[in-house]
Amino acid sequence: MDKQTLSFQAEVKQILHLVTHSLYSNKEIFLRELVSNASDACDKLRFEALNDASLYEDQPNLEVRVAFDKDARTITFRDNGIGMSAEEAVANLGTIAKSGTREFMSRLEGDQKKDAQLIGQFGVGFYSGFIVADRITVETRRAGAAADHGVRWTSEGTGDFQVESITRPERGTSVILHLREGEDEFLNGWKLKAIIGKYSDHISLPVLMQKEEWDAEAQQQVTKDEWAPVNKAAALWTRSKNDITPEQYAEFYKQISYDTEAPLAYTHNRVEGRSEYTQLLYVPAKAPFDLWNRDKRGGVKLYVKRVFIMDDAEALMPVYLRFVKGVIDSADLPLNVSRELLQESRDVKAIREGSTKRVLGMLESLANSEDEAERAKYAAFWKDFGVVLKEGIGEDHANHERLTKLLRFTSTHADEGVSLADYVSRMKEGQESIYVITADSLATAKNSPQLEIFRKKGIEVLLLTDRVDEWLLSHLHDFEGKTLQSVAKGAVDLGSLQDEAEKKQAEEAATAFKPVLDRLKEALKDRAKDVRVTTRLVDSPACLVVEEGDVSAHLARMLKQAGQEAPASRPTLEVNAEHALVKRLDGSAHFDELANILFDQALLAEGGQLDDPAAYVRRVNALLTTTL
Ligand SMILES: Nc1ncnc2c1ncn2[C@@H]1O[C@H](COP(=O)(O)OP(=O)(O)OP(=O)(O)O)[C@@H](O)[C@H]1O
Repeated sequence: MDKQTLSFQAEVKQILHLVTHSLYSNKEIFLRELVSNASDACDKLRFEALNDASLYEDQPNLEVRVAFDKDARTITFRDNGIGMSAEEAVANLGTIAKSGTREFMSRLEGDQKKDAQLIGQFGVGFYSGFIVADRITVETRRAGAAADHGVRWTSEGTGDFQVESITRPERGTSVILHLREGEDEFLNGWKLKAIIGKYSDHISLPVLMQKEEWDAEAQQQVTKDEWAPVNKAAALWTRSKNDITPEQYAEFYKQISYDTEAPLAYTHNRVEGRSEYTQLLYVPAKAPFDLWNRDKRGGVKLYVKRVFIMDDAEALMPVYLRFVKGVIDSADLPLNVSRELLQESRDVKAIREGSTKRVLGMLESLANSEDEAERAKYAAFWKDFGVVLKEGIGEDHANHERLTKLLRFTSTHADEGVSLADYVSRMKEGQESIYVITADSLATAKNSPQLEIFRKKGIEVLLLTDRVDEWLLSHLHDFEGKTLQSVAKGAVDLGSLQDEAEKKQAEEAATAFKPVLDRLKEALKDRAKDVRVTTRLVDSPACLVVEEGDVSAHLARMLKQAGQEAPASRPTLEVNAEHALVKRLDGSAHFDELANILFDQALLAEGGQLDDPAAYVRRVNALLTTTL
């Protein structure tokens, strides 16, 4: 192939621009990215060679070598891994195949600090070389291809790149960075060893650098022709817990997750018994930008007997734990296991169940810790990941009880962090249910007329405002024998929380109010299923409730917003017979207008929308002008 000049895909150009502008403050990451690519290339070779040992050619020992040249001002990363064909080099180093790139791009805001964090999550990989290099040369030859099928790829990291054929006897890839002016600090063996050692300690193959010696005569370090490993070359998870420092655990996490922050918690275990595997699982400190996306693959890598098999093996974790990152290394699975096979394997099922329990255990120990700092970590976790954990309530029946204990809510008594156990411990004498209300926002929930009687009596109500909460409630019916009861459904029955005098008073009021009630029912017969007198209201004249078993008004609104059909059910209007406005109904010349205003106001107060807002305004104005 003659030399060709090709253009980078638009997204790559954008990334290149960001890499050089936003990541400069953390520039040493290029070492991590390029060593990790080299190690991945060796893993890929090992995997392909399972079916074709000839791919090893005459070099069965996989390794990565890093060298620098002070005079030429270059750093070279050489691996004897899988290598690339010309087509692969063009595709892999000129485009970004990953799904989600557009999504990622659309989230960039032009704020360097935030964007750098996002890029960190996304992983810039190869392109990070351009932080310190103004030209990169890649020379590569795919394993199994003839020597004259080598490729040279070069680019200055702006608009385009060149590719041409070369002869390359050795298999694998060399990435040569031609350093920018001012980046000479990296032409230092001691410095490179320190950084690469830190980033590559967990890598399972040797990362080698040339030895150096002090030459007293020349008064400088001289490079010798002897290569020595700078890492331990033992996959981190295979090492004993006692030999791993928290910093090494954190470093490994950053490497596999692209997170710039240390993880919130981790668990590392060797499981023996029916199924044998090692798990090293992490909970991130912050939610990734696409956490909400249920199609997002998980973050757990699968290894079989230390051979890398696949990234994001979603069968290893339930969907609601998709934020967990880490590694599972199985001793039982066949090396040629496919994604489809994983779905059906009994060993995988055992691994998934075991790993789920470990993650829940890790969360429980934070949530129930004696140490306040640990509990604060759980609170932080809940803030970011609570919405996703809630999905587990409906999905993971085996761990239902453990999950319910991990739930945290806002309530009328506390702004955050209320567990169901906290709620139960604060229940009033005679209280049988756990009261909840759902709404689109905290303000709507807090000010909801339905809460008035609960507030007056000091009874706690959980305020549920996440989009998944309606769904959560449909799977969470009770806790420790106490039913969850929506205060916006059915007639409130405060049961023994109401004293005899109150009940009697309510009955008398209802009897006295009966004629008005009948007229109200008639006036609102097209809008309300029923109208009744209630004692739940204190300051408001009326509120709407749905019957037990009907779809709540809040859920109906959410369905409508999502373009789905909500089952049409008319609400019941409950009126406060003690309220001045309601009292005015009796004998009013504007009975029908007032009745409709009561209904409309009740709808507005719970965050609903009027079908005919103009009619409401007209009615109110008409009344204001006649009575004022
Ligand atoms: N040393 C290498 N040997 C063989 N292929 C390589 C090498 N370095 C990069 N590649 C190829 O180029 C692709 C792009 O690399 P890049 O580092 O940008 O992304 P990635 O490694 O796929 O993703 P990430 O870095 O986010 O894990 C890789 O997927 C791989 O196919």
